[in-house]
Amino acid sequence: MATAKAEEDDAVAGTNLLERHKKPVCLIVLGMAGSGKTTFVQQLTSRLHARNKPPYVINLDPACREVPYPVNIDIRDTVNYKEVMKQYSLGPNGGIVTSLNLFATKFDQVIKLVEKRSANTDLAIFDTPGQIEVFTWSASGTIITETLAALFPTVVVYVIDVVRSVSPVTFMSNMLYACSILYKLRLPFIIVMNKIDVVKHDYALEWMTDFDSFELALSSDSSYNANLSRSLSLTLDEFYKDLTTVGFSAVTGEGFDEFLAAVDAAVVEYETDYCPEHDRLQKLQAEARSKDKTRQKDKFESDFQETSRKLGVTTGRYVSQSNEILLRSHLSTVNKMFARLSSSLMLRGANLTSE
Ligand SMILES: Nc1nc2c(ncn2[C@@H]2O[C@H](COP(=O)(O)OP(=O)(O)OP(=O)(O)O)[C@@H](O)[C@H]2O)c(=O)[nH]1
Repeated sequence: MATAKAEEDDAVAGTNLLERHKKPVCLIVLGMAGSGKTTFVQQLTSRLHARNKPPYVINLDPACREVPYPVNIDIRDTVNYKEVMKQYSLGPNGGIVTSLNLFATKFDQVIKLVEKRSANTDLAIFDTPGQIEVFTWSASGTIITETLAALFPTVVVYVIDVVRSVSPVTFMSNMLYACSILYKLRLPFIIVMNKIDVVKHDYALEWMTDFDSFELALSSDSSYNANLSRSLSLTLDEFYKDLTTVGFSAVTGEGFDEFLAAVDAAVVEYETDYCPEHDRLQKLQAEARSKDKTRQKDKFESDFQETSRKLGVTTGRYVSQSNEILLRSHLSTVNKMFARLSSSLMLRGANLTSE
């Protein structure tokens, strides 16, 4: 497990990346309901304002009653969640998903606004709905995340409530969820262990590095969940190694500097790990698209030749001459003949295009 301290040392070695990066770093704040996402964003925002580095803040939760921080873009200004529920006869979760889907169709405008702020904003913070799966497993959540990650250095911030996670089974289900998001998004990932003003997060760090201590915490529990958590903790060992964890209190602000250092390190990870992988996948996709085009073109040519042969038209001459005008005129002839043939055979939709 990479601790924020070790990464902090790496980050301070050079120029502060948040300072020198041309584009704002996008932080997507995720976490279970009540983990403290909104309070975390509020704390972050007020501290950054105090340092004269106001972030650009976007609220993506259409169902929240109030936003307790200065917000630049609020999904509620674009979509009325209650109206969406009424119009589409949806329940609360369906209403949130549909509102997010509607908002995602306008996301290019959000991108433009964030880009406009590139010169004077280091961080763009996205607060997400408490129903975490609504964002992480929805099409709109994926579109928003992938669009941001393609254009800006993007970091996922996963907020965990350390008070609730003192139960090893709750801790494990939280970590399992974090793991699924990490492997789905493959973006730099920071786990914010929130509410350390109430309970210190040392126990969680110990569980992540020492299987025996986690085993000990589970020893009094012989339920199915406990056995499952035990097995999972062995499996998640690899996942823990890829994680950066920061203890934080969204109420007192403790851990703020450590968090910023972790973001700096995550930006380096974005540039060195995510970007090359993203470019590689883009290249593969472009190659696949180009192969598909060639395959369709070949199929068209072979279908065309086959049809022409059947209709008694010699196509080879035109193809070898590459005479487009001649080819088009004969295509039109073939089309007409084919249409006549189709109608005489009472066939529908047998249309040959010239593309
Ligand atoms: N003591 C303490 N309480 C916190 C901290 N962070 C959040 N809380 C409290 O936890 C509760 C939930 O916080 P929110 O910020 O609303 O949590 P959320 O994740 O945004 O909740 P949803 O919007 O439902 O997803 C509130 O009562 C906060 O005051 C913290 O660091 N310490």
